[in-house]
Amino acid sequence: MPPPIDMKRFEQLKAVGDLPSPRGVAIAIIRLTQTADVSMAELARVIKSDPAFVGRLIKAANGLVAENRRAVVSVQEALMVLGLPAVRTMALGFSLLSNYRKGACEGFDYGRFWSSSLLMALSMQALVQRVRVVPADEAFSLGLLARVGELALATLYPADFSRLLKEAARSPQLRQLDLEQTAFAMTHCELGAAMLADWGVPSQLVNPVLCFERPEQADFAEGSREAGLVQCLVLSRAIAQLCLAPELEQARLMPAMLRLSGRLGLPRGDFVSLCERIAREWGDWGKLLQIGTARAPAFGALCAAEESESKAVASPENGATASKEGGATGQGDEMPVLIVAADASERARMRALLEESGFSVHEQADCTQAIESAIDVQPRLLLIDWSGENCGAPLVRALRTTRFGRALHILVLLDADDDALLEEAAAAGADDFILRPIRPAALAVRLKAGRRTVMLQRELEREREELRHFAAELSISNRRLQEAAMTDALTGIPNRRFAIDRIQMEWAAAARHSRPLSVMIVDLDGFKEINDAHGHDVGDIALRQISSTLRGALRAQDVICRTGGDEFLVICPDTDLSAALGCAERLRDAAHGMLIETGGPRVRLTISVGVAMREPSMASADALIKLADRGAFLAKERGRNCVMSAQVVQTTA
Ligand SMILES: Nc1nc2c(ncn2[C@@H]2O[C@H](COP(=O)(O)OP(=O)(O)OP(=O)(O)O)[C@@H](O)[C@H]2O)c(=O)[nH]1
Repeated sequence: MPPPIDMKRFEQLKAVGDLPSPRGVAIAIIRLTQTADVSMAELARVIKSDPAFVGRLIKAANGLVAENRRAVVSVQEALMVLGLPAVRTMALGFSLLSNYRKGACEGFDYGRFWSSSLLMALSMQALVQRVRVVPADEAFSLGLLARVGELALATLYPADFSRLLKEAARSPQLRQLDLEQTAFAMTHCELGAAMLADWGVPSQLVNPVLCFERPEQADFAEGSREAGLVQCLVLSRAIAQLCLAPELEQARLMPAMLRLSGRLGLPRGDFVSLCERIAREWGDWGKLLQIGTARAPAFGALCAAEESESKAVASPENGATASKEGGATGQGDEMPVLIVAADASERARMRALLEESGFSVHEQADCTQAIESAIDVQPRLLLIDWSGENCGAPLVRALRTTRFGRALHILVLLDADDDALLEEAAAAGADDFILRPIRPAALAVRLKAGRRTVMLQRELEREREELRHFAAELSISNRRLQEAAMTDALTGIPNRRFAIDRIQMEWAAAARHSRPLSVMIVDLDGFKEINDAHGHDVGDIALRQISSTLRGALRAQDVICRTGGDEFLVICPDTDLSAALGCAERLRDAAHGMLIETGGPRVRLTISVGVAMREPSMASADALIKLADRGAFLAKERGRNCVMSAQVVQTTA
């Protein structure tokens, strides 16, 4: 993992007061959400003093509520759906957005930055709903702030950062992060991560932000939450880049984006609809936040074009070309080679020798221009004169930082056996050398060795690609298996296993934040009679329909699981006993009023519900469930079709 920023330096930057920071109401919201005993009413009162934030918060909450549910319309409801950590980072993100729409850094496109950050926020929210590495609400804010370090560099060093961005745009082979390291002795990733940590964002979220723009340096354990977050951030960035790219450029970006989504185990069709939804929401949010957006890319068409392209590459008609290029040493192999030498007659001699060996030859006299030719040609072999004035070391070093340059076989041409020059070439990244005057036989041997290395490397690449593909497929089937293991096959709602995991999670969160937690046991009344009277199949249909009715009658944050034959557990986070009793009554009413269509007889069902709320004295989640069970027993005893609790509702005077 890249090292974090030097904290002494960060404190100095903070002390100067130029780092982007939240203002106004956002500060009050952030402070309040950090207080352990903040009441929702107090927080809602502060939030309401900023109408713009109210709108954004409600919109964010509705993004998390399933489409078939009632929309969130009040601040209180939004707070319940989002939870305090998400509200805090959202206040932060939106406050920065309002106050840093413009700035002094001329080369930094503030509008594009926020548009891209918004895309990352929406992509992160959508992706984690599939991959479930963190709650979707936290992911939104993380996406919004993932590149805040760039805004900070633009604010701290407007002139220098502007120059740096221009240089990076002129020479794409020079990575912006390297330029930042040279110019400021830190990168925007390091600075952004330090800012997030300073704002109280937990390290499990900050560390992925530190790494995602150099994912190859991330060393999180395979399958860990951080590793998953890095992948989601990388893909979100790719989605943002594609949405903001000119139309002609989009097709070029599509294959890489599809590969990334494959690695996350997202089937192509799903991923395309996910991107379409993100682009739609981007437009809506753009209007709300007054951020410029572009026309949504035609994701479906881009994906189809990519598919037909990859089929064409793999088709047998093209196999001949592929195997020709893939042949070990055969004459006529069109492997591209780039010659870089100042002397025209020498270049011509080398060209003749190389063409004789069947290479496709490109040449360049000047080292500084050779980098552009190399990017165009993407040679497999480079033959470079190491003796002229314009030494090859910077070129070779720059090439080695690129993906294709790392696989390049580099052969240097020297005047004489000069150890110092040889060492310099090797240190820069050369693979082999040949002395002047060039002897055709010696060059042929060198080329043969070079070609062999290139071929082996290609085979390795192919194998690696196959492995990656295999790993992606495996992760898809693992995810499906995992989902299947947690889902009740008859009703499609979460099963007992899921319920056990989830209640433990909610129990821990409620204990940590001293927040209320209630559960309900829902038991169907006289279900055996339905089975006995109409048969098991009718019983199954009734079970499916009642599950769906109960699920539809719950709030977005409540979870219903089938824990037994005709028994369900409902988990209600952030809910006290009196609210849970109200909720249970709503369920009872929904079941009672329902006429179940079975294709044969119409059936009516009622439910008995037991409700319990967590108390600090309870030892574990089991005790809570037992108490709800006791309530269900009391409801049955009382004659069924009613709601009971073994606890007493505390009323405040
Ligand atoms: N059709 C169907 N029936 C099931 C399934 N799982 C359990 N059952 C039946 O559900 C019934 C539950 O019966 P009981 O526990 O006596 O409950 P009840 O008839 O609802 O009676 P009370 O709870 O006392 O009101 C049994 O007949 C089970 O065979 C299932 O997946 N499908």
